[in-house]
Parts: sequence; C-alpha cells; structure tokens
Amino acid sequence: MKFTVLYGTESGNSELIAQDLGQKLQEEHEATVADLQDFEPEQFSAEQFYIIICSTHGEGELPNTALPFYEKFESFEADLSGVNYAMFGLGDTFYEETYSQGSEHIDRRLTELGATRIGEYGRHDASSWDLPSDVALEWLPAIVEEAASLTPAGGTQ
Ligand SMILES: Cc1cc2nc3c(=O)[nH]c(=O)nc-3n(C[C@H](O)[C@H](O)[C@H](O)COP(=O)(O)O)c2cc1C
Repeated sequence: MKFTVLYGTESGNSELIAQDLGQKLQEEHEATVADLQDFEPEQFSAEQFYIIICSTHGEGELPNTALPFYEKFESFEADLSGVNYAMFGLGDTFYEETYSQGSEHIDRRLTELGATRIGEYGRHDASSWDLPSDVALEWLPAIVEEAASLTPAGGTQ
C-alpha cells in the first residue's frame, strides 16, 4: 500500500502531524508527505491511499496552504470512485459553531466526486491538553489496517 499524506496548515500544527505520520508510515510502507499547496486535484489516483491532515481558520474556513488547492478542487470535475482516503481535522472547540470545519470542505468535495473515506474521522482539539501528533499517531494504526484490507493482494502492494 502506498500512502500520500497531504496537509493544509497556517501555523504549522498540521504539517508537524503530517511529518510524524509520514515517518511512522515509512517504517513499513511507501509514504510521501506533501503540502496541499503543492498538490493538484488531477494527481488523485486509486493507486495511493490518501491521509489528509487539515486545520481550520477564519470562521470554519480552510488554512492558507489549502486555499489554492481547494479553489481548483471546487470546480474540478472527475470520477474519483476508487480513490480512498482518511481525514484528520484540526480545530479548537473554543470556536463552538465552526469547530474543525476546515477539513470538512475537502471531505465533502471528495465524497461528491465519488471518493471513499475510510475509518474514523480523526480530530484534534487545540483546547485539549493532548499533543496533536500523539492523537494522530494513536488514530493511525486502525486507518492503516483498514487501508491494507482494501488491497486485493492482501496488503502486499
Ligand atoms: C485566527 C484563527 C482562527 C481559527 N478559527 C477556527 C475555527 O473557526 N474553528 C476551529 O475549529 N478552529 C479554529 N482555529 C484553531 C486552529 O484550527 C487550531 O489552532 C489548529 O491547531 C491550527 O492548526 P495549523 O497550525 O495546522 O493551522 C483558529 C485559529 C486561529 C489562529
């Protein structure tokens, strides 16, 4: 299974998580890490399993490095059925109404285009005492297990 970890960030938390998850994945898998600002919607491929880490800024909006990607992705048209992904959103329950909504914009569009979200929707709350990477590293193994079970050859890719 090949993993691509994509992140959208404004103050670096999502990037840190993405680097830590990438490093963990690389112990046993092929994995690359990329900023969403360096990723094009046309690059989505059924050959990869995507782990998307994205925070929330403004009022439930996307962070800076996800904006150029999302602008294109909103009007991007393609059949993404066959593309599987997992989502990890960052936010702060201090912003009650818009808690963790940044990543949900991307999640919604992926679903509209036919991609499939796998596993539990991961979340980190900046008002908690938990370190973002600790929460994400705890969330990761169940995602990897589900991703591996998607591989027809029994996870040997
Ligand atoms: C100006 C500002 C606006 C924010 N707006 C929201 C919001 O609307 N909803 C939310 O859940 N979190 C919001 N947050 C919290 C961030 O999503 C949270 O701190 C996150 O860990 C930042 O991750 P990043 O460093 O990857 O951008 C906001 C933070 C800042 C500084």
